[in-house]
Amino acid sequence: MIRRGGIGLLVAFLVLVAVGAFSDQLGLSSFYLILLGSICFWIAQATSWNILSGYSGYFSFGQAAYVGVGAYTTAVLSGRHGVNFFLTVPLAALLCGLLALGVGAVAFRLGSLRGEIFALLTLAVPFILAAFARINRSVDGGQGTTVPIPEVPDAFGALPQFQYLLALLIAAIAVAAAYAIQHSRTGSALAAIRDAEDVAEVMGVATFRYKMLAMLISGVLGGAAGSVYALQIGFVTVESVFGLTIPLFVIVMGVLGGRTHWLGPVIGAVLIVTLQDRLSSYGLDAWNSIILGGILALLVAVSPDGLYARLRARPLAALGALVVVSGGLAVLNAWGEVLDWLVVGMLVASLLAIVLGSRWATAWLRRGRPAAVPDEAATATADDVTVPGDAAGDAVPAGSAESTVPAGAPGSGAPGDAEIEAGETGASRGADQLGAVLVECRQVARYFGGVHALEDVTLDIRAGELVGLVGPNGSGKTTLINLLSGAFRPTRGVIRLDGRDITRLAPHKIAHVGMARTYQIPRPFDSMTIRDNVAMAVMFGPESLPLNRARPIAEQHLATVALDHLADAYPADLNLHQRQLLEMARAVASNPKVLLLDEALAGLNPAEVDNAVRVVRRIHESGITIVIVEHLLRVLNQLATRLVVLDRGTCLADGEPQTVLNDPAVIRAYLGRQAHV
Ligand SMILES: Nc1ncnc2c1ncn2[C@@H]1O[C@H](COP(=O)(O)OP(=O)(O)OP(=O)(O)O)[C@@H](O)[C@H]1O
Repeated sequence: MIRRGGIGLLVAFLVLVAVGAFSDQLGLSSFYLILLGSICFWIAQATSWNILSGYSGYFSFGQAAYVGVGAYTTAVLSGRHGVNFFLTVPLAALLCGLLALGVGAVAFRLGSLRGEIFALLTLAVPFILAAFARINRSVDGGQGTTVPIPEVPDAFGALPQFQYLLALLIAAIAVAAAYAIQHSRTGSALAAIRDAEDVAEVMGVATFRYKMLAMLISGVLGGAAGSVYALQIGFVTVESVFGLTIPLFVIVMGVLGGRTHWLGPVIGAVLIVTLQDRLSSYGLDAWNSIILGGILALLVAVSPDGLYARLRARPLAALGALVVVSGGLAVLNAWGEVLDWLVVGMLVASLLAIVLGSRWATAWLRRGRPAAVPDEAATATADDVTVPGDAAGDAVPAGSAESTVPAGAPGSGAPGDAEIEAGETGASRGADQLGAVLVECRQVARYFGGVHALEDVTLDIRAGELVGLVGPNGSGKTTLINLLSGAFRPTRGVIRLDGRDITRLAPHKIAHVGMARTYQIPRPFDSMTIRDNVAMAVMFGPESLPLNRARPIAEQHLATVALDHLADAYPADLNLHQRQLLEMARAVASNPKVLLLDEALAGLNPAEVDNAVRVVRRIHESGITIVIVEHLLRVLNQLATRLVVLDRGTCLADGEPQTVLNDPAVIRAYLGRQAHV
């Protein structure tokens, strides 16, 4: 199904082709064609940059490498070796694609580089290539290379028309690629990588593959546009194609327009190139950098999400401002020309959209209206939904005597405390339902330098168990969860899941074998709705479904944790308890055999703990084996079919909860010691 944006893109492309084809009839001088060609070049470059840096969050300063290699491939091959220009364009794209893959392999495979280290690596690449071009006479030895004018097919008219149409074609391919990626599985994967890469990987997203794909597409598009740029400028020099202004321009365009949407760089490129042209026409070139730098600084401060989001929120106001201001200036005709009026109109429209979208303006416009998320949303509990098979009678009474023991001070939950309630316990419910061994840890050790976080842990977890993992702070619980989910690799030992050795498997492959986890501090994908957070797990789980099929399934999972009424909200709208429930829904949505819950109840109030306990029990009853790290012993006594106690990285006790909690060694090492802190 082609969406509205795709149709708009196609129509815009056809209109712009017609503008080029009938430029004589429209009375467009070659000045306008060159300006449009320049806008197309920057649209292609900014879009190429955005596919990597905007979509995946890997900020690159190396765009000039693609422009330079692309331009020099065409200049050297066609200018010095007489190769047909049309052949040099795909060759330039291929070379830049290979360059991108090389940089990606170094950054993502060898170094796992992120943030400023990745940016520095990408900054180094054009420097090296520029120096190479300068000293290597077979490139141009720093002299510059003339690009011969190819034979222009008759259908394209004169050279300016041909250059413009070629640049338009490359820009259209780039924007269409960005559009297709954003609406595809790859777009969802890249957004997840941008929001929380390790969470995405553990959920089943093959992050390395998607990052390499983004690098490759970015390189190919940047190289093709660089090649056409060589023809546009006619004479290629190191300074013109490897300069620092290229990454600065694409960054400003991406940030100005918005990095998470395919239209963002288009908006940014149109605004910046036309503004720059107007400044030049008034002899204000020297102000270029000051104005660009000022725009970047202002945007980072007031509208880091970019213009697209602001314009989309207030399209009529922005369009109205553009028409009134540009039209007004045209009618008055007291100053400037068409382009001046258009640029002023666009600037006023952008400013208005930014101001109207600001926090102050939003608060002022909403004054007197009720809050967006109704209050009852925050108080919905798992009791509000009916799930087939839900054991209605086993709920922990809300507000019951609660162990308010914070992490690391579980002493008041020692055996015999009032908090350990009588009645059905996890052990009594689960003992007769155990299946085959699902998780096997054999002499697993993990060292961090001199710290022996885990030492020779041997552990079996059977299907149907709900294992409570306890131990003092620093005893190695989270490290064990990290090893089981693949976030870390053991220093020694073997881990098997469902009979398969997962010791050295990538986390996303472990997820596909059947392991899911939550995080002590919830880590949702902030740019996605609650529904899409869960849908991601369905999409990239073992079944690998498209987004439109994953969404209804995600809603079912949200219903089981009573968050379905918040499906359209964003993680920032949720309180801690709801975020924890979202973590659980997301983990369950990946259809795991084993679910690892890392302190999923930490920081909750008593009523929330009770609600979370019901959800965990329900998940367990649905047939998922659970390992839960928890400090609240009352909760573990109710939930767990078995307790494993870690102490200083080794397994101190393992067995039925009551027995373990009454074990003198456990009381001495864990409960007793901490009870007297
Ligand atoms: N990435 C790391 N780098 C260095 N040391 C680490 C790392 N992760 C854990 N450790 C160390 O390993 C030991 C075990 O830590 P771990 O977080 O697994 O304990 P824990 O039982 O989960 O503690 P808590 O209850 O406080 O969460 C600690 O000494 C910790 O400092």
